[in-house]
Formats: sequence, structure tokens, C-alpha cells
Amino acid sequence: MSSLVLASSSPYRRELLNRLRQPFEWAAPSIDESRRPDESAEALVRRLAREKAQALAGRFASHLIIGSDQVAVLDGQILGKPHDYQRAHAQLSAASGRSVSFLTGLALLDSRDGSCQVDCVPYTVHFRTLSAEQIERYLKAEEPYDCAGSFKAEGLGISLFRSTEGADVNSLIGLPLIRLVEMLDVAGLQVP
Ligand SMILES: C[n+]1cn([C@@H]2O[C@H](COP(=O)(O)OP(=O)(O)OP(=O)(O)O)[C@@H](O)[C@H]2O)c2nc(N)[nH]c(=O)c21
Repeated sequence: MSSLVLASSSPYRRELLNRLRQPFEWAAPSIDESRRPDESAEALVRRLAREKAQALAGRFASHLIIGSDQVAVLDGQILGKPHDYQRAHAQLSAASGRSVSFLTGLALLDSRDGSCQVDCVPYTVHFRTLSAEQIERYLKAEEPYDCAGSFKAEGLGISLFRSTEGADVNSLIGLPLIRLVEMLDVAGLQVP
């Protein structure tokens, strides 16, 4: 049985993976995350999820390595992590009263033979109409500056939503656990 590795620096992905109660190690992958010319958002998150897993294959040579990448898409424009208050305010102002698609790429690489399962899990958030003051109060309370889309769905971020649509809310938070369990099963690791 191969041991499990999470190729991610995200504390949220670690927390989500803990729910499966499998021992795992984690390490931060170092890759160039820039988008290629004419690359769709879906192609981008699939490629980056795979590249994050592959970046750790040399160090973890007989392991099942999980990589994941997420972007938000509004009007064909890709929104990544805001990193600061100004950009987060701009992201939520643009999202106010609108629908934002989140695409989360997931890769499971078996570094023993290089085989890799890859998928992209969609999730949509329909936002309430938000005033500048509501956005400011939210951002000051939660500071979600390392989250694509500028909110934490599992926290106060829920107060920004009108409704949501998708198969697995964990994909919105950062790691599609339902799809991951299926991939682990194919790779020979059964959960539970
Ligand atoms: C919508 N949303 C996005 N994120 C985080 O936004 C980040 C998307 O950014 P990313 O996919 O580029 O990953 P990151 O660079 O953080 O880590 P990497 O794996 O080392 O590359 C991830 O860390 C997600 O967990 C979120 N995190 C939380 N807790 N809650 C949310 O609702 C949420």
C-alpha cells in the first residue's frame, strides 16, 4: 500500500483531507502557476493540479500524491486569491448580485508507475446584492485574503450567498473530497 501525500501549502486542503482519517504527509509544491495563452480555466486547473502532484514525485517516489488547484470565473475572467483587502473588495463588488463559477482541479498521481487520474469539479455561488459597507464589514471580520473568490464558505462567507449549486461543497472550500475518495479507490486505497 502506498502512503498518501498532499502536494499543497493550503491549510484548508490539509483540514479537509484530515476528514478522511488516512495518515498523510504534506509538502508545498513549487511550480509556475501562470496561465498559458488561450488556455481555458478548466484546462488550467487540471494542468496545475497535475503539475503540483508531479512536482513532488521525485521526493515521494512510491506514494499516492494529491494535487489540487482552484480558480473562480466571473464573466470569463479568472479570479485567483486576492492577497489583500483592496483586491478582495474588488472581487466581492464584482460578484455582488451575480453568479461565480468555481473550478477545482484534482489530480491523484501514483508515483510508482506515473499513472495519474485528473478531474475538474465545478461549483457555483449565486451572491446576494452586497453594499460596499457589507463587503467591508465581512472582509474585516473574516480576512479571507488567501481564498480564491474572497470568502470562506464554511465561515461567515455563507452570509454573502443567495444560493449555491454543486455536487460537493468541499470542492468550493478547496479539495473535492467525494471525487478524491473515488480516485483513491481506483488507486487501491479504500476509504473508509
Ligand atoms: C472559495 N475558497 C477558496 N479557498 C482557498 O483558496 C485557495 C485557492 O488557491 P490555489 O488553488 O492556488 O491553492 P493555494 O495556492 O492556496 O495552495 P497550493 O495547494 O499550495 O497551491 C485554496 O487554498 C483554497 O482552500 C477557500 N478556503 C476556505 N477555507 N474556504 C473557502 O470557501 C475557500
